[in-house]
Amino acid sequence: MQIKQRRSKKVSEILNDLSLSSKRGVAWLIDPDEFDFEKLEEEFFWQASQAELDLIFIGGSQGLTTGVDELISALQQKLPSIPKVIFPGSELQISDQADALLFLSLLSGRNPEYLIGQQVKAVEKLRSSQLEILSTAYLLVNDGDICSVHRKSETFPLLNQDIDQIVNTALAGKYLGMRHFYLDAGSGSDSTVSPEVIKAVKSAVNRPLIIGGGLDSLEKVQRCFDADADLIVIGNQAQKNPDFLIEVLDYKRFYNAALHIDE
Ligand SMILES: CC(C)=CCC/C(C)=C/CC/C(C)=C/CC/C(C)=C/COP(=O)(O)OP(=O)(O)O
Ligand SMILES: O=P(O)(O)OC[C@@H](O)CO
Ligand SMILES: [Mg+2]
Repeated sequence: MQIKQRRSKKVSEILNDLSLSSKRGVAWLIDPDEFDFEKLEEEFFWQASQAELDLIFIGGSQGLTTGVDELISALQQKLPSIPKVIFPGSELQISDQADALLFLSLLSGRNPEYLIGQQVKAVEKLRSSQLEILSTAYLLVNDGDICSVHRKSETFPLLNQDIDQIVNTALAGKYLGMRHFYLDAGSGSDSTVSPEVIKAVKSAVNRPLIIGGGLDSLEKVQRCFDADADLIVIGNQAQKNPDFLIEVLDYKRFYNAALHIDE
C-alpha cells in the first residue's frame, strides 16, 4: 500500500503513455532464482535511477516462490521510485509487495495450464490484493530456438516467418479483451523477435507492446526501438553484465531525445 501511494502513475498509464507516444521504455527483468543482490554496487543503483529505468519486472521461468517478497523489499530500498511488476512463471510468484502483475495467458501455445489453469489458481490470492492487474497476451516468438520457458510450458514458439499467424494470435487476444501484448523470444534466446513481426503486431493491435528475449546488444535494442516496440526487456545480459543495462538506458535517453528534436 505504502509503495502504491507514493506513485503518481499506474503501470498501465506508463505503458499507455509509451504506446501513444513515440518514446521507448526499458524494463529490467530480475529472476529471483538467480539474483545476487550483494554483487551489485551502490553506484549501479544510483545510475539506474538517474538513467530513468521505466519498470522492474520480477519473475523466473521456473515459477519458484522463494525470495520474491525479499527481492521486492530489497529493490524498494534501493530503487523506491521505479514500479515493480510481477512477470510470473507461475501463480506462486504473485507478491503483494509489487505494484502490478502481468496477468499472462500464453496464447502462442496450446497448453491449457498456461492458457487458463494458472490464471484460475491465482484468483484466490488476487481477490484480496491491491495489485494492479494487467491483462496480457503473451506470445513466444523466435526462429525456432527452445529456451527454458518453452520447456517449462511444454509449448513451441511461433516462428518469426509466420507473421500472419502471429498477428492473428495477437488480434485474437485483443478481441478477447487483452490490453497489453508481450512478444518474447525466451530468456537467453539466440534469435530475437524480428523487426517485421514487431511492426506488424504493433500496427494490428495498436496497444502497448513489450518485446524481450535475447536482447544482448545495442544493435538488437535499436532494431526493436525502430520497429515500434514500446518497452523492451533486458534480463540475462544485465545479470551477466550490469553495465549493459546502464548502456541501454543511456541509449534509450539518447533515442528519445533525438525523436523529440525531430518533432
Ligand atoms: C497469470 C499467472 C498468475 C500466471 C501466468 C503463468 C503463465 C501463463 C506463464 C507463461 C509461461 C511461463 C513459464 C513464463 C515464464 C516467464 C518468465 C518469468 C521468464 C523469465 O525467464 P528466466 O527465468 O529469466 O529465464 P531462465 O530460466 O533462462 O533463467
Ligand atoms: O533474459 P533475456 O534474454 O533478456 O529475456 C528477457 C525476457 O523477455 C525473457 O522472458
Ligand atoms: Mg531463470
